[in-house]
Amino acid sequence: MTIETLLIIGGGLIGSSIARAAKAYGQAKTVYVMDNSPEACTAIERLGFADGVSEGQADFYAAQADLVILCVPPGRMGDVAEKVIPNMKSGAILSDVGSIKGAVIEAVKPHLRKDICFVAGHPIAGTEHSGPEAGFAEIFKDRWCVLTPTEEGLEQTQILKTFWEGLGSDVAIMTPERHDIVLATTSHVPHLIAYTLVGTAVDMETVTQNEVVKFSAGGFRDFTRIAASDPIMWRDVFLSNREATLEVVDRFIEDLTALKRAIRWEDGETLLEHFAKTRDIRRHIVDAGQDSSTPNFGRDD
Ligand SMILES: NC(=O)c1ccc[n+]([C@@H]2O[C@H](COP(=O)([O-])OP(=O)(O)OC[C@H]3O[C@@H](n4cnc5c(N)ncnc54)[C@H](O)[C@@H]3O)[C@@H](O)[C@H]2O)c1
Ligand SMILES: O=C(O)C(=O)C[C@]1(C(=O)O)C=C[C@@H](O)C=C1
Repeated sequence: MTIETLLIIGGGLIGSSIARAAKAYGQAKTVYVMDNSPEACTAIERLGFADGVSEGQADFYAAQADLVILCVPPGRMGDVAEKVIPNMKSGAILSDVGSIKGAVIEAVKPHLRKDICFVAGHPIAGTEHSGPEAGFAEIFKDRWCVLTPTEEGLEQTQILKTFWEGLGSDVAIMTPERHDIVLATTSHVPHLIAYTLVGTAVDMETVTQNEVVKFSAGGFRDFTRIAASDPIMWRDVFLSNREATLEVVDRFIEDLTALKRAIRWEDGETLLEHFAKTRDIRRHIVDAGQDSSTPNFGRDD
C-alpha cells in the first residue's frame, strides 16, 4: 500500500532522506515537512523535495497525513508527539527514527490516542553529517530498518514494513529492549569509544594537536569521522540508553584490560588470536554487504 500523505517532523539528515526517498521511489504521493528551525525550513524549500514546509505547528499537514514520522533528536520526541498527536486524523500511523527505542516509546506513550497506532522504528543508516542538505534518497538502500511494534499494531507494522522496503531497506522486527542492547553494542559504544579516543589524542601532552592533524593515520581518521557526529543527538542517545551502554562499556573495559595485559606480558599468542577473530567479523560484515565505507555503498550514482 502506498502512503497517500506523509508528514516528516524534523527535516534534517534522516527526515530529509526519508522525504527524498519516499518521493524518488514512489512511496508517498504528498510529502510535508515540519521543522522548528527557520534555517532548515529555508533550506528544505530551496532543495524542493517536499510538497509543503512549515516552521510552526503544521496542524493542517498533520490532519491530512496517513503516516507521521518523528525525525527529531531523541530527547525531543515526547514534546513533538504531544503537539502533533491531537491534530492527527483517526486511523493514521505514527512512527519515529530515534536511535534508541525504549526511552522514545516511554516518552511518546503518555500522549497516544486509541485511534492512532505508534510503531517505533530505527533505520540503521546514517552519516556524521546533519541538516537537510546532508540527506540523500539512497541512504537506506540495502541497510536494515528495525521496527519495535506493540502487539496491537500488526496491520500498521505491515504497512510501515512495506514503506521501508520501498525505500530499499531490509526490515527486522524486535523488542525495544533487544534493539537497545544490540545497538548499544554495534553503534552506541563504538561512538563513545571514538569520542573518547579522539579526545585522548588531542589531550596527549607528548604529542601536539598540530601533529595529530598532520600525521593522522587511516585508523585514527576513521575514528574522527565517527567522533564528528552530532553532539546533541549523541548526548541524548547515551542519556536515554544508559543501562545498555554501561553494560557494554563494562565488558569493553574488561576486554581492553586483557589486551593491555597481553601487551605488557609480551603475550603475542593472545594478541594474534584476538586479531584473527576480529578480522573474521569484518569479513562477515563485508560479505553481508553491510560495509558503508566501500566507495559508492548504497548509491546508484
Ligand atoms: N544521524 C544518524 O546517523 C541517524 C541514523 C539513524 C537515526 N537517527 C535518528 O534520527 C533522528 C534525527 O537525526 P538527524 O541525524 O536527522 O538529525 P539532524 O540534526 O540532521 O535533524 C534533526 C532536525 O530536527 C529539527 N528539530 C529539532 N527539534 C525539533 C522540534 N522540537 N520540532 C521540529 N523540528 C525539530 C532540527 O531543526 C533538524 O532539522 C534522531 O532521533 C536520531 O537518533 C540518526
Ligand atoms: O555511518 C555513520 O556515520 C553512523 O554512525 C550511522 C549510525 C551507526 O552507528 O551505524 C549512527 C546512528 C544510528 O542510529 C544509525 C546509524
